[in-house]
Amino acid sequence: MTMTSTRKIGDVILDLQNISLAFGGVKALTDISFDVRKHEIRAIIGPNGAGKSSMLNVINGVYRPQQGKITYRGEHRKDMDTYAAAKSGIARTFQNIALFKGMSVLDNIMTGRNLKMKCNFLLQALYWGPAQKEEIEHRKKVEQIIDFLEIQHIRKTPVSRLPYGLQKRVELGRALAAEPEILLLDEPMAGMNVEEKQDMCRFILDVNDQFGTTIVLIEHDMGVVMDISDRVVVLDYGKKIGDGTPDEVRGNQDVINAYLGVAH
Ligand SMILES: Nc1ncnc2c1ncn2[C@@H]1O[C@H](COP(=O)(O)OP(=O)(O)OP(=O)(O)O)[C@@H](O)[C@H]1O
Repeated sequence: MTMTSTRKIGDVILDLQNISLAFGGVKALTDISFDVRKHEIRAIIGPNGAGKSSMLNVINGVYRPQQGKITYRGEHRKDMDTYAAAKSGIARTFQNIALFKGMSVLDNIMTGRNLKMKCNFLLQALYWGPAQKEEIEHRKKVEQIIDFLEIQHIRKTPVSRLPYGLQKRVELGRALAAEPEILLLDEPMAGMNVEEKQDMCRFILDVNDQFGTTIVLIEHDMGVVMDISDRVVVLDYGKKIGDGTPDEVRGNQDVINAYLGVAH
């Protein structure tokens, strides 16, 4: 797999400084700092319980760190809140698929447009015309995403009837419907077979390349991570033990030890 040559990594868009997060006595994250550059694919890796999901949850405001500073698009904040994060262009997918199982693919992806909708129900009742025009615009955008993800043939199918790999693709579609600046992917390949993984890799690279979306992903499949990421941050027991290009991280002795389970 090769990266598209036209890609250009920009300035830092998200900067995390000295983030610490504890749940009671459990230190999930200890003094973690790293940044994400515009347009890059940034991976967070580490053994089980290393703090990867906690880190994503800090980025989109689910968890509030006790210490640290987040700078997003030049704006400093102590922490994020989920609504503000979503509104300011941070979308995510989850480790366990979080879709409306009884609803069609189309309707599920449409829910991703919610934050973009200006007309609420009352306005829709009062101003039928503008609301209808807006709805058409949203449908158009959703249809573009459906085309892009090559899921036209299942657009009316309830999500519960789809194989796992396609459900993951629909979840990606819903996140894309928000037209995010940063897309957080929590184990996008988990539970997939080889072919499904290849498809997902291709879509992630295409989203990054064609939409210019910055991507932060957690992934256990090292082959995938090393193949598609520009830079990788490595966590172990809530601490950062490595940060750099895939080659740099591969050669880092602390990282090798963590993965081989060498005692601290
Ligand atoms: N809501 C919570 N309450 C209490 N402890 C938590 C909570 N969320 C995470 N932890 C703890 O924080 C630590 C980091 O967990 P986290 O889920 O972030 O790791 P991870 O690297 O994503 O793990 P995995 O690869 O297994 O998903 C673990 O010790 C975990 O038990």
